[in-house]
Amino acid sequence: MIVNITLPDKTSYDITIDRLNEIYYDTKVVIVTNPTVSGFHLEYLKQKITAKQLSVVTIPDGEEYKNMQTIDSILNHCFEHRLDRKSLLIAFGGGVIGDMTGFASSIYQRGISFVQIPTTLLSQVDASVGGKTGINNKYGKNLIGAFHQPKAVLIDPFFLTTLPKREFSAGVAEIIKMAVTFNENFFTWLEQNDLTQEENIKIAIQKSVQTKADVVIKDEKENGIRAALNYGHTFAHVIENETEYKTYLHGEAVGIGMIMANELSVKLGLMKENEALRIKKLLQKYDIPTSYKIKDVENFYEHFFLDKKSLDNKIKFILPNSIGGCVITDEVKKEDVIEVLKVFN
Ligand SMILES: NC(=O)c1ccc[n+]([C@@H]2O[C@H](COP(=O)([O-])OP(=O)(O)OC[C@H]3O[C@@H](n4cnc5c(N)ncnc54)[C@H](O)[C@@H]3O)[C@@H](O)[C@H]2O)c1
Ligand SMILES: O=C(O)C(=O)C[C@@H](O)[C@H](O)[C@H](O)COP(=O)(O)O
Ligand SMILES: [Zn+2]
Repeated sequence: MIVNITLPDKTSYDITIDRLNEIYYDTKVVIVTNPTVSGFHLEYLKQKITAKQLSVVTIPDGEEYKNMQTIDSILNHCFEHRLDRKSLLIAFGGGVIGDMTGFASSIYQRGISFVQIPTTLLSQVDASVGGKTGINNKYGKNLIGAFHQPKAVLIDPFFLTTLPKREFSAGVAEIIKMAVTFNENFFTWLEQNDLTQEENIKIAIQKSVQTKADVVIKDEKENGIRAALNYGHTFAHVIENETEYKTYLHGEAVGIGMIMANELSVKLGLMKENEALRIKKLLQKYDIPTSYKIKDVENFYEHFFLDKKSLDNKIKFILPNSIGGCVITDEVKKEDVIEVLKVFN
């Protein structure tokens, strides 16, 4: 299956969901990966690629390395291998590798191309699509970055065969996010099917990629509808930052964040309680965490203001108003948010 993204500025690329084919590049190419992914799959990838010059830069594995220092090491590798403006980076790994490779390629010599070859479920269904790239710093998650679209996205579900169960579930959280915000039929299908079955996960990848692509085409830079892809993330990013990226995987934090957003939505009368319960049940089916203990409610609330969706000192929340729809609002009163945060206290 091929999904195409063409943007108003004519930027266009295909997302191919299939076994990897032979690829020929008439340029210098650097594969960016980490020891885990390279241990499992690098030889396989190298056999598929022919390039003018092929080298590999291996960066440490983990969200805690998604920072400027690692970007610097990727850029240094590019300079040492004399990459020019026609050269290409390949992101070979999960969302962390994808976000960092994309960001490095957006600033190397003011911007070169990159290709996404995502190897986690989360990066196949979400992170590799849409051109959000970036890194974390002490103030929070993804606060430094650029919109930089890949030249191509090659999704080969075969890579998932080595993925640990916990990482698989983290990817399922983003699939559920996509269904809750945009597609009720997809949500019902998720309730009725088991994603650990090979055929089903392929369908879920296709549906998620198509859903995300449709949104990115309409609103690449998140001026409107794209913010809905951030459902659960306003809370998740605070959780990830406050636990120093060590306790929860991104998808797990998103799972908890969705529960928090739902609680707020139900409190404001936007969503029915039984719909919130259906979402919780689906998350729990894949052992995605749904609870969290907030130590300091005021501090948690203050952290929202660093969110990139926050404009003019107003926090923006993505609140489902049904399964398959949501509202994007910056008009929620502080006391309502605090009351909801206290439920998790
Ligand atoms: N740009 C976006 O639109 C977007 C969307 C969603 C998430 N993200 C970002 O993506 C990151 C999370 O991505 P992730 O969940 O893929 O985490 P990750 O990149 O940390 O990968 C998870 C773990 O799986 C390992 N791994 C990767 N592929 C494997 C394979 N095939 N077999 C075995 N192990 C494998 C990795 O080495 C890592 O240890 C976060 O930083 C998040 O902010 C970005
Ligand atoms: O692509 C998007 O848009 C998303 O919001 C996808 C999210 O799953 C992803 O985690 C994204 O990186 C969060 O975006 P951010 O702008 O809040 O950093
Ligand atoms: Zn996410």
